[in-house]
Amino acid sequence: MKKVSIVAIGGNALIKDNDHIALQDQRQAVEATCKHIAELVATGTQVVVTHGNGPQVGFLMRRSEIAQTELPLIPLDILVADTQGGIGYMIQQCLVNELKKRGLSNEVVSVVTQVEVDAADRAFSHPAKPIGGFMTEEIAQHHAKNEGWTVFEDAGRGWRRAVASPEPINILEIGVIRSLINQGTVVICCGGGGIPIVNIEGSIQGVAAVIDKDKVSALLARDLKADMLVVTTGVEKVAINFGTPEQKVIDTMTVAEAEAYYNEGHFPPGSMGPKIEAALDYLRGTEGVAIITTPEKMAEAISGHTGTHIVQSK
Ligand SMILES: Nc1ncnc2c1ncn2[C@@H]1O[C@H](COP(=O)(O)OP(=O)(O)O)[C@@H](O)[C@H]1O
Ligand SMILES: NC(=O)OP(=O)(O)O
Repeated sequence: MKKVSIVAIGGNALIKDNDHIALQDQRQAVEATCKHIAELVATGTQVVVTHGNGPQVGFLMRRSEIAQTELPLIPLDILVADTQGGIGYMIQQCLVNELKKRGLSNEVVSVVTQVEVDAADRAFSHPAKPIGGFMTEEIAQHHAKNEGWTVFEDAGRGWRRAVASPEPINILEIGVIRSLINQGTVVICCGGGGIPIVNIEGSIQGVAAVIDKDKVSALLARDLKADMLVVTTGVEKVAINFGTPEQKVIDTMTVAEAEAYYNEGHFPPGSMGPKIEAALDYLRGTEGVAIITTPEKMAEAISGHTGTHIVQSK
């Protein structure tokens, strides 16, 4: 039986900074990431790819707002679906090219994925998911005052807009994702955290939110009983006292150690916090290993040479 690995690609790993937001920059980042994913597929691992959309969905939302004197605003659930299509397409194409270079002919497909959330989730009244690019405090406060944006300082990296990010409860397309995996297809799913939907008396409908892709990746990893959850992001290793002179990177930590660091506040909400929560959530439900590293270091990390490994016990 093949090992199943969920590989989560961070939205910020696809757009490195405010100076690299052009689509050709994203394409280059996706091409680079797909080389590493293809290497993993070449080892015989059954890979399932999830991806973020924080920067991209924010940019789409802004485009829609800027164009609203001419065209109707696009609801946020549709914008998330748009990012699933756009980013999924790009990953799908680059991955097929990289697999071909390695003599592999696996089919690759992006699944438009809906994820159920609770309409009463308190996240709807406490927007906390950063989207779009980074701004100065002055610009952020200007948008907050004039357009009612919720803005906040994101892990010392600048100011960002925030939207609601409810907890993922149920992946609607899990059955078809499982079937595709069983036939050897490389599946890209749960993009941008999945399209948030609520179930109102048996009828499903989209809601305005962006689900955290790390949280949904953990749910997916549990549902699929995956052997490994690899969360790729902008740092090779997780650190305690991040961004301070006392910063210390972590090679391996147990679930108990990660919980203790989390409770001490080492992993901020909206950045490293959700990744640690996702790793813990996955490891509480399954025997496996969660790895956090950059896309470039993925193979090295999986072979145990770098990255931060979160395990049940050492
Ligand atoms: N304790 C920490 N250890 C390492 N990185 C941290 C830590 N706290 C915050 N970060 C920052 O969080 C970033 C990951 O969050 P983010 O960029 O929002 O994720 P994503 O790659 O999914 O878009 C890292 O690149 C790093 O800059
Ligand atoms: N939806 C989501 O979690 O996106 P990022 O990974 O880009 O924040």
